[in-house]
Amino acid sequence: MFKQVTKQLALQGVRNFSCSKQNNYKVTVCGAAGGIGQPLSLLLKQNPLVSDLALYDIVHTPGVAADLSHIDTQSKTAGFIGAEQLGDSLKGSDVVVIPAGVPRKPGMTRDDLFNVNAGIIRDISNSIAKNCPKALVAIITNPVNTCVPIAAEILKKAGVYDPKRLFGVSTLDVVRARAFIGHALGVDPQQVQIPVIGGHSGVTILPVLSQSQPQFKGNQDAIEKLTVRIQEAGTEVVKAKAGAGSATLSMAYAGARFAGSLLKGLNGEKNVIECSYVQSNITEATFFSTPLVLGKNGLQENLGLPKLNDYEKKLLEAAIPELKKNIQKGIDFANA
Ligand SMILES: NC(=O)c1ccc[n+]([C@@H]2O[C@H](COP(=O)([O-])OP(=O)(O)OC[C@H]3O[C@@H](n4cnc5c(N)ncnc54)[C@H](O)[C@@H]3O)[C@@H](O)[C@H]2O)c1
Ligand SMILES: O=C(O)C[C@H](O)C(=O)O
Repeated sequence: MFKQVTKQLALQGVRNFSCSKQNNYKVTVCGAAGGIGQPLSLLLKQNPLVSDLALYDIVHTPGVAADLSHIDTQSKTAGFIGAEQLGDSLKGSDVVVIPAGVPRKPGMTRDDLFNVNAGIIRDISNSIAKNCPKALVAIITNPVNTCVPIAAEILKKAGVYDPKRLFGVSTLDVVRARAFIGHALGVDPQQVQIPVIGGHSGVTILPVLSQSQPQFKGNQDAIEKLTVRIQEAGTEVVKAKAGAGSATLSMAYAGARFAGSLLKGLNGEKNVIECSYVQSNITEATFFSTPLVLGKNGLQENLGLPKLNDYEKKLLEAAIPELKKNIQKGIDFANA
């Protein structure tokens, strides 16, 4: 019987169905019609590892999908609209990227988004648990520090939580640090390597400037100014957009880079390293971003805390209580 099935699959061109697939991944974007979702989907449409791009939102996805489907890359694009189509958008997905939810306006903190966005993450997580429990899930929605623990609790309740498969996307903090350091040093930002650890809001964002390669040259005052600029870069964009939302294009770039790294890991590429906010025992905060090696099952190895100088140790001390508070809020919400 087994032989027969193998022969049949071989005839259909399925050469080795017991091995993981290659260059053939389904990615679902939840919130695909939004300010981040559209350019993120555009970038994912150009990723050769993607074979199926599913665009889910509560509005506009048929149009966004029709538009993207005319791009001459191999992936198939399909739009899914409304809660009743969420499950279909997720079925068979290898990677789910979530930028669904409201963005900040000037004067708001990321935590102010909790009341609306927590429920969105809960509902999408419930559907992930039913429809693609093995997918790698990347949460962009703010407050990231709280939304990731919410998703973890929901997946736990459904009995499908795997901490190696759930990620908070903090890539934009790394992208910004590379941009600011590159421009300050007069070098190509693409050549800058810097870990940004902790969480994704204010004091929880901890750029480890002492570990920057090339080295950031500046006195303590310059280091502190750059640290605060990286921590407050999201607010800089919110203010500049003056009520029209928060970072979308740079976030789409960062989200596509992170999703691309997840796909490279799935595809067996070695030494894929990204900082991301995951369940962690590296500090007292049970979710924390550090550099991670990504592999065939998501998080392959947590590389832990980079070496910190005294100033960075103080930043870490300030970040932990805030992170713990943010995490507990998510756990309480999911279990209420
Ligand atoms: N992690 C980061 O670094 C980072 C960076 C920038 C923005 N963000 C966050 O990303 C989120 C989205 O930002 P944006 O600028 O794209 O906002 P946006 O308002 O432009 O788009 C959000 C999209 O989500 C959709 N949506 C709302 N409820 C939904 C639901 N229940 N299911 C599916 N889709 C739903 C909306 O229809 C909209 O298309 C915000 O929470 C923002 O704070 C995070
Ligand atoms: O600042 C925001 O509200 C959006 C995002 O978290 C960012 O860092 O740009």
